[in-house]
Amino acid sequence: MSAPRVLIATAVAAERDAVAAVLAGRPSFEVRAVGVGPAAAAAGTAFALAEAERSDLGAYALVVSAGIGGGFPGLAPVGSLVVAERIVAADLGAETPEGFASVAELGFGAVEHLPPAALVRGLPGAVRGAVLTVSTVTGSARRAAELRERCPGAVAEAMEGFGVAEAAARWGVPVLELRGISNAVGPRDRGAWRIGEALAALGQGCGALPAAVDAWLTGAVPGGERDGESDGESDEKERLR
Ligand SMILES: O=C(O)c1cccc(C(=O)CC[C@H]2O[C@@H](n3cnc4c(=O)[nH]cnc43)[C@H](O)[C@@H]2O)c1
Repeated sequence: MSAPRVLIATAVAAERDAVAAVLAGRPSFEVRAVGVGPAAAAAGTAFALAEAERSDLGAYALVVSAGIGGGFPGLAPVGSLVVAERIVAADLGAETPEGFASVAELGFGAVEHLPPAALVRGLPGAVRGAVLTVSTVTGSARRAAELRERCPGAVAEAMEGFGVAEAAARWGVPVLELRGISNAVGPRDRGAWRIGEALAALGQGCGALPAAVDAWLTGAVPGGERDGESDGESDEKERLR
């Protein structure tokens, strides 16, 4: 039986190349640069999923949003790897006299996707928490504090995760988000971004993916537990085996 296919969606070519380098020789892990921001990420991921549907190679078992990101100070330092327990659209909503209201609160859909808990736990050494998807890179302490308050549990922000997750959800494919941290979320200081360190952390995380995915699909998570896995997750894995 062929290995389960995994689609890894990065924003830009530098991220794609860093990920592809550590997955060389693993043809079932396919890395594509789909563009910066949630809309490009959703469109590019949907295109790849539609192509897979028409091909003889079979459906993807997992879609991964992978790239660099900003870490909230004290939670995800520069050079660390973050894995999303929740993928949250942090600025999708409306300003109201009472403050920000998400589209979920307004009754227009969901603002969060949940990666499989067992797979998240299978990447030891990564910081775990909510990863926010924003359309504008945070550039002030005020905005960083606002996001922290709006999204409890947030450890990092980036611009693509929710777009990738929306596309994956339409195809019923589980999603994961991995971020190598290049900068602190807060006052804009472009000179302080450490993209090389972030790409190295991202590469390390993606290098651990084949074993983690295998353990997740076979139920052999660290400690041998299967707790925290919803019935929906088990059904989804069964379908993909
Ligand atoms: O501000 C600039 O001068 C600048 C120059 C080159 C690239 C950028 C980006 O904003 C890249 C966005 C790209 O990287 C991810 N990313 C990295 N850090 C963050 C962050 O703190 N907040 C949001 N996104 C971040 C993001 O996913 C994009 O793919 C800026």
